[in-house]
Amino acid sequence: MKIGIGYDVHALASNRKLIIGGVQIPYEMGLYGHSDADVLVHAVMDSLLGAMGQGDIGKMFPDTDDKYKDADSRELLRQIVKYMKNSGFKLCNLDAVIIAQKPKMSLFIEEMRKNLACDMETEVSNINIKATTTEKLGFEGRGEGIAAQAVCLLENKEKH
Ligand SMILES: Nc1ccn([C@@H]2O[C@H](COP(=O)(O)O)[C@@H](O)[C@H]2O)c(=O)n1
Ligand SMILES: C[C@@]1(CO)OP(=O)(O)OP(=O)(O)OC[C@H]1O
Repeated sequence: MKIGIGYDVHALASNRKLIIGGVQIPYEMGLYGHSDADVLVHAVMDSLLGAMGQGDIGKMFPDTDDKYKDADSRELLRQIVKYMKNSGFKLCNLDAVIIAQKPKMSLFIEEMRKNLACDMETEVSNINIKATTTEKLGFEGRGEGIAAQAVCLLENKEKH
């Protein structure tokens, strides 16, 4: 078994879409980044790479590469899942938290779980996603950005 942790932050900006867990959330601002800035999917990818001892997404998908400009983060996740399967790893479960003062995430959590389960080729019951405010404290609380954390457990199919 291998455990991995992922953490990511993106700034909120005008004239950007707010895409979290592959869901486009109606809001007056969106997340700024080189890709679609899907902070949750980025944290999930980093947790998978961490569990496999493969560094992080910046190493695998550099933000200096035009290939990833406005990239769909779910497509990047599917590439990591393909690598994971080819390396003999299978996801046991994933737990994640979105840290955002606004907007309310609860209406969109089930769709996010389905998106991640589909991309990670696992059951929805293996994916848990939570959301919390920071009670108006810090950069998330001031509405300057949104953060996400993820922890995953991988099973190595060859070694039990
Ligand atoms: N952006 C958010 C933040 C929180 N929630 C939900 O509200 C609950 C209470 O949040 P607290 O920060 O006050 O603990 C939380 O458990 C989430 O269910 C949300 O949907 N979107
Ligand atoms: C995903 C990548 C690549 O487009 O760009 P960003 O959207 O800026 O995201 P970040 O979380 O900074 O991480 C890695 C990047 O290489």
